[in-house]
Amino acid sequence: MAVAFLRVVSPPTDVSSTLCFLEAVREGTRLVSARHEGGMRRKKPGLGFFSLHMDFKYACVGFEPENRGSFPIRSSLVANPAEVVMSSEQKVYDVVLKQAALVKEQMRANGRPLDVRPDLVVPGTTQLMSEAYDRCGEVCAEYAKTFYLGTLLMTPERRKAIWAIYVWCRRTDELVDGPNASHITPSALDRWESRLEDLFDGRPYDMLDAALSHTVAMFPVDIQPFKDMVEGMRMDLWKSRYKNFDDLYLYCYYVAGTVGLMSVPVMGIAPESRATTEGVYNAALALGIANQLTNILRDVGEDASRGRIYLPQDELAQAGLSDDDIFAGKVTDKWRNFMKNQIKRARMFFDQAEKGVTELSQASRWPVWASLLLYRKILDEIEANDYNNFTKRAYVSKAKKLLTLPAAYGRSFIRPSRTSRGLSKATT
Ligand SMILES: CC(C)=CCC/C(C)=C/CC/C(C)=C/CC/C(C)=C/COP(=O)(O)OP(=O)(O)O
Repeated sequence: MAVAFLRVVSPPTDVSSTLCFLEAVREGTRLVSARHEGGMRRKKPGLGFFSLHMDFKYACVGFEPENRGSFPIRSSLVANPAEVVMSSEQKVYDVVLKQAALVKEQMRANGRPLDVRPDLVVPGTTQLMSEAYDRCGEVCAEYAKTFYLGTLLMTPERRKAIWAIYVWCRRTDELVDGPNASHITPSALDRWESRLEDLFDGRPYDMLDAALSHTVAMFPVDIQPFKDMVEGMRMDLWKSRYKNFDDLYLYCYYVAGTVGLMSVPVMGIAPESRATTEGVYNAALALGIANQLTNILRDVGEDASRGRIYLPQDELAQAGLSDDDIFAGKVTDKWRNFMKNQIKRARMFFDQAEKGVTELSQASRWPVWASLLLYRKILDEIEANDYNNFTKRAYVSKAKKLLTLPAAYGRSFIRPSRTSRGLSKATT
């Protein structure tokens, strides 16, 4: 069951004490349960927080004053939707639903399963485009060798499109992580975003943008995850602490979950799959989150040396750890226990992702299995290093990588399940 936090703005000053009430609706169902998170009986107007254990999406918030004479019961303040603060998971799930709906719409419009639109190759541009894609392939081969090898099994159109997406993500990441990162300002990111809008409108700025511009015209790829990735880079410019997992989850969605959402429309869902489109998108999102959490756990020491701690502050405190412990970089039992829980959570996201890989079109499964298995192994290596991720970088040896490839290849033949293990198509 999801937990949502609602921000509630209390009513005008003439009410001395206010009792908040909640009514939550999901397709006609009323609130399941609501719990006060503190501060809800307020003497002064201001903010309060409700924590809701819910299986519904929207909630109305209102106030019931103790002083009934001066404030009409349950009528005066129904929260403006803008006042309702959803959990990151819910916000991101809304994006997933939107992406899935877009793909379904395209499939209906095309009258065929999700696939390429070869009709969109503009005459006379074939040679230039082919050079642009080749360049994207070279970049992908240089920076993500294993993944690149996997993409070679895909159909040529899909492979090239994945390279173009990869290159755009890499360039975006380099803005804040690359050699010129110290000069990057929010307005530079704004310019990068308007360039993105231009390429989605068919006006690419350079050769590599041209490849992505072509890709987004060929496949039902939406701009939202791309914009969200730029948002993640903006966040990285000012934020170096994450108060809880919800906060960190949003960051992981921005910088990595988005990649999953960008990739599915290109990779394609197997025609025989019984999974819902949103189920597959959700699994793709989970893979991005799992990868990013793994990346964070591997790089704790490196990030700390840049003054950054991508770990939930509340969980650190619960484990009896502070920022200073991270900067000191000592592996203690407290740290080991904390890490065990973080690793467990990352593995849960990998497990969720696994359910979706099988639903992808057959040729797309191998590279995804390979990257999933390899990235998950980094968690094993952190354990093997006795949780010393301060001074030791966990990495998967060449030999282990080589052993993983045939295993991934073998898994790519697992057919979409008839019941789809939690990802099944709605029967309506
Ligand atoms: C599971 C389903 C249904 C589909 C797959 C959808 C995909 C392709 C998801 C992958 C998402 C992904 C690759 C996210 C990027 C995550 C990440 C942390 C990348 C790290 O990149 P680098 O910083 O280059 O990594 P290294 O530091 O390890 O080199």
